[in-house]
Amino acid sequence: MEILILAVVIAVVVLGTVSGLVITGRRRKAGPPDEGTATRPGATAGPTAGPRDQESAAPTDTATAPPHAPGASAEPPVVEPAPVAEPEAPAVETPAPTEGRLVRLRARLARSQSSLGKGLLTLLSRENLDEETWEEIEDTLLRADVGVGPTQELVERLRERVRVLGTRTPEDLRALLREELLELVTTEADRAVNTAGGVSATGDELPAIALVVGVNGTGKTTTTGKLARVLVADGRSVVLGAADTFRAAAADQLETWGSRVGARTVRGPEGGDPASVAFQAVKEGIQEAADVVLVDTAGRLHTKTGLMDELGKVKRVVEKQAPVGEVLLVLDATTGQNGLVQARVFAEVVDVTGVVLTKLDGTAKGGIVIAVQRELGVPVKLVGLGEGPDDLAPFEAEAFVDALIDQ
Ligand SMILES: Nc1nc2c(ncn2[C@@H]2O[C@H](COP(=O)(O)OP(=O)(O)OP(=O)(O)O)[C@@H](O)[C@H]2O)c(=O)[nH]1
Repeated sequence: MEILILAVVIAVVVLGTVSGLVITGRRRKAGPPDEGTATRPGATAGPTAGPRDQESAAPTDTATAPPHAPGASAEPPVVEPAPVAEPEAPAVETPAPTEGRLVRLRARLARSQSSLGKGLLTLLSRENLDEETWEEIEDTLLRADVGVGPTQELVERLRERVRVLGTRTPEDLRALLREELLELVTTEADRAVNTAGGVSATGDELPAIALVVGVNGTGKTTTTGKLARVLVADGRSVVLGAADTFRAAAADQLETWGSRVGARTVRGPEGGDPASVAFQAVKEGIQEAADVVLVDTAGRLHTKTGLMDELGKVKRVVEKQAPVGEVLLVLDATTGQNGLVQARVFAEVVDVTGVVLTKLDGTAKGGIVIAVQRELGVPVKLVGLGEGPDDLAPFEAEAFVDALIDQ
């Protein structure tokens, strides 16, 4: 009996052990809960299988998918990259080269000068060059803003040369007029914007400093911005000083121009002291070893004394740190003789070293170039030929005269 009880106990123990093994084995086969997800064929198979949502949405993939080979789950999933927002294109632009801009814009310039070159050639081609015709030639020059003095000189020289010339072919006349206009515009002047920096008392290199002056509305801020582009295109680093604190938008306008070519703008509080902005701009230009600091100034012609005080102070303050190598006077070419009056006032206030004639693309007469140079005794260095960013051209006497007479 005892043996029977012992046998039953052993049998129960053996049965219990065996069933425990079976249950454990079953559990093992079920595996970790996430294993199935990791090896789900649809997750990695199709080339278009996308992120999670496509895993369950493509049961047929399972059928077409390659068998799930050992280690396959280690391969990187072939999925289309999710569309990523394009990084913003850099705002910095590459300005067009400055060489030959005047030639490129010749057609535009020629359109605006329709009365001068063509008119003169027509008159000079007349069979009989009588007194009346010479008067008409004189009037044509005066109407084109050449100014009284230069007009008389030109007429005198033309009369003399035509007399000596004898017969006049259109080619002769054209060549003669070209030579005489060139003489008036002058090919001798140094028209390069001075970008030679100075040297400090301690022997450190200093940036070139250029002040841009002129009456508001002539295109001063625009010109400062365009000039920054020209300088950057020529490989120079530029810091801009928004010292026109009078018009709130002027600093924003300048900053926009500068940011397009990677030139930083130093600005002050609206209505603040222009001289302190100019000072700060030059200081920062020196600190960051910029090649050029361009300072846009306010040009309120409220009173001459006010203007003199303000511009004089800007210049003095700047010169405590670095010499001002260039004072560019911006004149609106369409204002003709009024432009000359402004030019006179500014020339009394600061030593103007170069003139920028803007809006030559408009109704301006080309003669203003001659008149203003004669009036101030300083060369036209740049001309504005439109509102586009690269519509500021280094002035070239020959290209300009050709544009006047090649129509
Ligand atoms: N057609 C033409 N327009 C120009 C030229 N240069 C400037 N302008 C335009 O003239 C207007 C006045 O230019 P601004 O640069 O704001 O004039 P500003 O003298 O600086 O005036 P403030 O900023 O008030 O000092 C703008 O609409 C310019 O786009 C040019 O060469 N041709």
